[in-house]
Amino acid sequence: MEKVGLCFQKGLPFCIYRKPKEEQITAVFQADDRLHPVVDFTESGFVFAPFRLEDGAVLLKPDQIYLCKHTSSVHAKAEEVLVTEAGKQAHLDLVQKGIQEIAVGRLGKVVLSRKLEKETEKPITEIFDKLLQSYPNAFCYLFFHPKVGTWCGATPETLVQIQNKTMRTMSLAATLPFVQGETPNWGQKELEEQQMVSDYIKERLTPSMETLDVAAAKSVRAGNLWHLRSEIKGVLSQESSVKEIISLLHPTPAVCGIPTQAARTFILENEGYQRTYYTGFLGELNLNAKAEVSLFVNLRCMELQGSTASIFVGGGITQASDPEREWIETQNKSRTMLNIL
Ligand SMILES: C=C(O[C@H]1C=CC=C(C(=O)O)[C@@H]1O)C(=O)O
Repeated sequence: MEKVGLCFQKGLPFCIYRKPKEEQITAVFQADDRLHPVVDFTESGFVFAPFRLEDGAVLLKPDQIYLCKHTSSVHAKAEEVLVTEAGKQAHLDLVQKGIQEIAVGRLGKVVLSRKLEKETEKPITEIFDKLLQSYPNAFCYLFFHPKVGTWCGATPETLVQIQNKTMRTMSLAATLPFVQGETPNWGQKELEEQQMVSDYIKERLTPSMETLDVAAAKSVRAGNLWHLRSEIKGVLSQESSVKEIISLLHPTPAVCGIPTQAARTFILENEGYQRTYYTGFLGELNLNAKAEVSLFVNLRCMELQGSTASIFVGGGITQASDPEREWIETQNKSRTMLNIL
């Protein structure tokens, strides 16, 4: 953490992260502030990619890699944070527009999001420490590059993991608040929303796979929320590349919609702000000796600029969506980062 603080002060890039349910923390440090582009995903390093992949994914080329276990100095307790109603009408209007687009048949599903801001004086190392304490099931990270920015998050979604020819991904969708001692009671809207994502991923990946297996959906906890998740596993066909698999999966229908291109266009034309790295992806690219690819979707995240934290939240809109409930869902999702601040 001392080195992280020092590199941040000196303007030297790094990413420190912990994979879901693991104890080990990895910190990669780049010794200069060069901005390395990702060209074809055969590179080795830590990748940080935006929602609009054509804007360019960045690669940290590690000069030093530290591995350690987390010993915390703070104890995260579940606090009831206040969420403001700012931006409500704009989000309700956006969701309504999305529902109309689905009703006329131009879209099957669209994920619509917004950004909210919160002032904080907390040092980044303390923020990351609390993130680790609070979200053991998530991919927790703190990323810094002086030419890109400072981002951190605790995401529940794997984009893809590839080792040799074995591939794993997931279909993640639907949200309910986590209530201690209660199991989630999924409605038709949520079950259909998640099934659509599973079907779509299966259809996209099948031509590039030798085998592909989509497991039944299960409830998984992500901080103060529940989601529905199906594990997807398979073997890549001989000619499939990492680049091809990434381009088939990103942006997943959990962050964009169905069909992908129409949903993406709707998002870019109507959300009214730039997602930049929110709903992009990040992680290890051929980094360790096993040459694994281990990428996560950038959700439940925020960008830190001076004393301002910009928190990004969205939700999947289907024909059965109710704008008021979708607003509350984004409010609940914002607590993942607000709790940390
Ligand atoms: C787009 C987000 O969540 C996605 C992942 C899980 C469940 C989602 C949902 O229920 O809508 C979203 O698809 C976000 O957290 O900003």
